[in-house]
Amino acid sequence: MKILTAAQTKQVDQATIQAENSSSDVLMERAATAFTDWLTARQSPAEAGEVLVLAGPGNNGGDGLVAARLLHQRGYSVRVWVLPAEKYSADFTVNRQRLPAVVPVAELASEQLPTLTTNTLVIDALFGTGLSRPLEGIAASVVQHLNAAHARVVAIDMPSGLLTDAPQPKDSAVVHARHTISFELPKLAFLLPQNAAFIGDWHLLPIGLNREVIEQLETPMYFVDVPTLAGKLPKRAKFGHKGTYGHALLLAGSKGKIGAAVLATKACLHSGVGLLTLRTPAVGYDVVQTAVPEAMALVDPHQDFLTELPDLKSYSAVGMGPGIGQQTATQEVLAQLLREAKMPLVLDADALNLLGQQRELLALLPPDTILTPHPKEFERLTEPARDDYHRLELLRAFCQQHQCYVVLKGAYTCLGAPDGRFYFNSTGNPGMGTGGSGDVLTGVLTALRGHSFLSALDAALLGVYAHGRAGDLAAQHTGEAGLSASAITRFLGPAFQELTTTEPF
Ligand SMILES: NC(=O)C1=CN([C@@H]2O[C@H](COP(=O)(O)OP(=O)(O)OC[C@H]3O[C@@H](n4cnc5c(N)ncnc54)[C@H](OP(=O)(O)O)[C@@H]3O)[C@@H](O)[C@H]2O)[C@H](O)CC1
Ligand SMILES: [K+]
Repeated sequence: MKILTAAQTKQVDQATIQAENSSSDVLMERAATAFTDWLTARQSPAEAGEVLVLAGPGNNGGDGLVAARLLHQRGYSVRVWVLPAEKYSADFTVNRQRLPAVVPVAELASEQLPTLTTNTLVIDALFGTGLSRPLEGIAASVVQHLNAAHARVVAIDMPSGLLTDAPQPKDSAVVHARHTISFELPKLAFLLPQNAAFIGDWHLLPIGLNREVIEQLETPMYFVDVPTLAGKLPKRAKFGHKGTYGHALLLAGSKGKIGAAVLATKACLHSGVGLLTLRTPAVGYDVVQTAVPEAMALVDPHQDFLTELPDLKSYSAVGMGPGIGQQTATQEVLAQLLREAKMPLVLDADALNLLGQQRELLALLPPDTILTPHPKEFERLTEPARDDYHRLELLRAFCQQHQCYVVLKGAYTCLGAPDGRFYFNSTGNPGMGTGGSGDVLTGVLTALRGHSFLSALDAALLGVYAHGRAGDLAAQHTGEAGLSASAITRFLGPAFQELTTTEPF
């Protein structure tokens, strides 16, 4: 699914209206109807109580006015508050006139703000994608009043005061919504941690925007859902054998962190790898042979950490990092791997920290290497980010400079590609923020990079999605608090099965 900017969204709106030979108020009616359907399906008139609609001067306010009319028609008690402005949009004005006279309308003023309790249901239709600067004056006062009351706010399209595609001053007034109801495609602002408190839970409602125009618009940002991945993971070949699916090598573990090696190994085995060898220090040998008998163990001469790179010639992909520690000898193994590897690489955890300590090694990264940092690890490779938008700029520059893929882990894990594109993942849950979850991802990605039939991009997209989906499936059994990395590995099989293409009849 594409992520469009506010300007592009406007373009799609206009093209949709043109293609249908209709008018903008028809599209507004559709958007507000979808919004009202969403709300009335969740709140009866009695549960909602008196609904306050705060309407701004543009088309976001217009959406709010249509919603007010529809709610009134459906038996809800509604009161409208309008933000004073020098000019109102045409569709605001039309829908202001269409509002039945029995619906009370008042103008917002500093000395006249609505009375709110924590139970008041407020529809925030002050500003949407047309916001061009931080709120001030009466608009800022209204938003502060709303936030102070902790009212139940449902925002239309955007929480008012939040910019769609860019950061804003830290102390600017932004509505704290419980739900943000937007249309058709996600917005970049929804996916960034710094906006979580403003957006609440977000939902997309279809309003019949023109598909062809969306197809044609160029964007560097995508939200990865099932249709994005359709057809990328072929069914296993009937006459395939373990060689068809690659021989992966994992370099993982050190004394006290053999568990990380076990988790990555299990995950790799549950992600369709043909053969798997684990290189681990001698201390891990008995553990690995017992915990994961399907994997071959190739022990390092050192008891506690990795000191030697094995011969690489048999392997189709190599993953390094989970639990390896940061010994100098291990750093030398990493450097040697970067110099010698002709096969795809996946680097995680301490392999990234070691790269951060000796940045000249970054110049050795083979093209299409996949790195899987969390934000702190990423900063060790680059520089501290001012905010989430700056972090994305750093991500783009890093991927372009080193011609690599970076899986920046988070609630919406963002895959940065060497061509400057971003792919935000849609699966996963807060329960996955637990020790070992990243080790599992390394195993998954190493397995997929060993498949000769997948590109680096498709391997990364599928792996990140399947890892999150496995976490979601596991959480259905364990709950989020009870989710462990081991449980994620158990659901990788079903997650991949869902993504596997079926043959047409
Ligand atoms: N996405 C869709 O498919 C549909 C979206 N719809 C809704 O339309 C809005 C976008 O409407 P638009 O009129 O473009 O923008 P807004 O309503 O957000 O606001 C524009 C007006 O607000 C003024 N403005 C901007 N920033 C401020 C500010 N900080 N303080 C005060 N006033 C501000 C702006 O004035 P300018 O001086 O900047 O020109 C405008 O007057 C979208 O979000 C959806 O809710 C449609 O319903 C159809 C489908
Ligand atoms: K809004």
